[in-house]
Parts: sequence; structure tokens; C-alpha cells
Amino acid sequence: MTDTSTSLIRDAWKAGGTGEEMIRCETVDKWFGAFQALRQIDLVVGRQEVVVVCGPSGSGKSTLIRCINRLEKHDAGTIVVDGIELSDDVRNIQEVRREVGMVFQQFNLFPHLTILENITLAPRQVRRLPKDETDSHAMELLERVKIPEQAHKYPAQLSGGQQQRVAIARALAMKPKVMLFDEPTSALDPEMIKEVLDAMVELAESGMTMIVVSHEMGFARAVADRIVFMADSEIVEVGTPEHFFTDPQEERTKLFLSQIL
Ligand SMILES: Nc1ncnc2c1ncn2[C@@H]1O[C@H](COP(=O)(O)OP(=O)(O)OP(=O)(O)O)[C@@H](O)[C@H]1O
Repeated sequence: MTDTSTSLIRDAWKAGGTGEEMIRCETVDKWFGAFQALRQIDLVVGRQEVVVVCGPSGSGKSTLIRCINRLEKHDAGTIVVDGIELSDDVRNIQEVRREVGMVFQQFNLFPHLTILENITLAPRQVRRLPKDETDSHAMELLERVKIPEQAHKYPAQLSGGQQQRVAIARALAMKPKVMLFDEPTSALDPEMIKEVLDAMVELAESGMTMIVVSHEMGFARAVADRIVFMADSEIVEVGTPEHFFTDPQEERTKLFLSQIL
């Protein structure tokens, strides 16, 4: 093992944020038929840490965060979220999903429900909270993502950027401990990207633990505690933005950066 690979592996285990472990992936493998989408993934994410995952198309970024949220089932290795090891037990999956909010590329709002109803649906149905409590929490969240005036409209009446901010508010309505973002701005027009990134920056500053799959390198540089670079189904390099942008160690990282910066 070279000095470089030793230091890269150490970085993967070095939780940022408070330093207290929130997520642990240990030798995680995932196969789709004969294709291995994740190979021996080792990563610890600390409480209140922001980790940005980047890498070429098809490198396994979405698969990694979908495994952490149990939208996909990993085939080998261990994933622990806030002390809960992911298993096949339905109650275990429900428990983990309650801890983890997810925002997708497509906003996936229910078109026939108002914005307020979209946000309060899960807290009312899953948590069985009363309407007045969920409504007032939803309004607080809409204030936070800066669109309280849209509460009684339907998704189709909102811009893409506004819909994505509703999707963030909807995930926060379940009071998750971790937020996962899967390319949250890649379906948006350029002028709408900033308003969604601003909401994510605010969330990061509030101390939320976040894993963000994104090609927004400006966001990664400004907000990430660590950047995880994936290629060919594995983690190639992990480091601070300073390390990643100014002193990448691996040829695949250098090639990627030369193509996107
Ligand atoms: N449900 C699935 N069935 C079969 N193959 C899949 C499935 N989901 C993902 N894959 C394959 O696994 C690989 C990794 O996909 P993944 O979506 O994780 O990549 P990614 O790095 O997020 O890519 P992108 O940046 O294009 O979204 C790809 O080759 C993809 O085709």
C-alpha cells in the first residue's frame, strides 16, 4: 500500500462535523445482476458534517446514498445510521427512513395536493401528528425556504426552484437527523439553481448532517467539510475541499477535475 492510499483511506474514516459518528459504511458492496455498482465502500460521516459526493456518470454516487436510505439493499458490508444497523427487518427500515430525509433530482411532489398538504402528509400519516401542529410546522419550514406565500398553491403553479424548495421542506417536516440530496439542482434552469443552493447552505449552517451528490463544485468548495470522489463503483479519494481542488492525488480525480472546472 502506498503512502497516498494510506492517507486516502484514513480520510474516509475521519468523521468531520462534531467528530461523533452519524453514518458508517464499512466494506459495502452492491450488485445489479452481474454489474457491481459499489465496491468495498468505506466511509464515516460525522454528526453535523456536510459531505459532497462527486464523480463521473455511472460511478455509483446515487446507489451509495440510496443504500444509506435503504431504497436499495446493499449485498455485503455494514451500514449504520445513527447507531441503527440497516437490516431486512421492516421496522428497522421504517426507523432508518424516519431518521433520513431525501431530496431527489425530480421534486416528486403530489400534483393533486397543495404545497401545505404535500409537506404535512407524512407527519400526519406516519407520525399521526394533529393538523394544527403539522400546519404550523409546515409554515415555519416554508418561511425557512423563503416561499410561505405559496402554501395554498399546487405544485404545477410553482417554478422548478420553488418546487425543489418545497421538496426540502417536505423532507424536513419529518425532523430527520440526516439529509441526503441526489443531484438536487440538475433538473433546474440556471437561474433557479442558486435559490435551491441557498436553502441548502442555510440547512448546512443550521448543523444538519448532509450527504449531497452534486456537480455544483462552487457549493462543494464553499460548504463541504469533505468531498468524496467516486469512479468505477469505488471511492477513489476523500478529502477537504482544499485538498481535493488544489492537491488531488489520483489520476482519475485529476482527469475529472480537468473536465468539469
Ligand atoms: N436499478 C438498477 N438496475 C440496474 N443497474 C442499475 C440500477 N441502478 C443503477 N444501476 C447502474 O449502476 C451504475 C451506477 O449508477 P448510479 O445511478 O449510482 O450512478 P451515478 O454515479 O449516480 O450516475 P449519474 O451521475 O449519471 O446519476 C450505473 O451503471 C447504472 O446503470
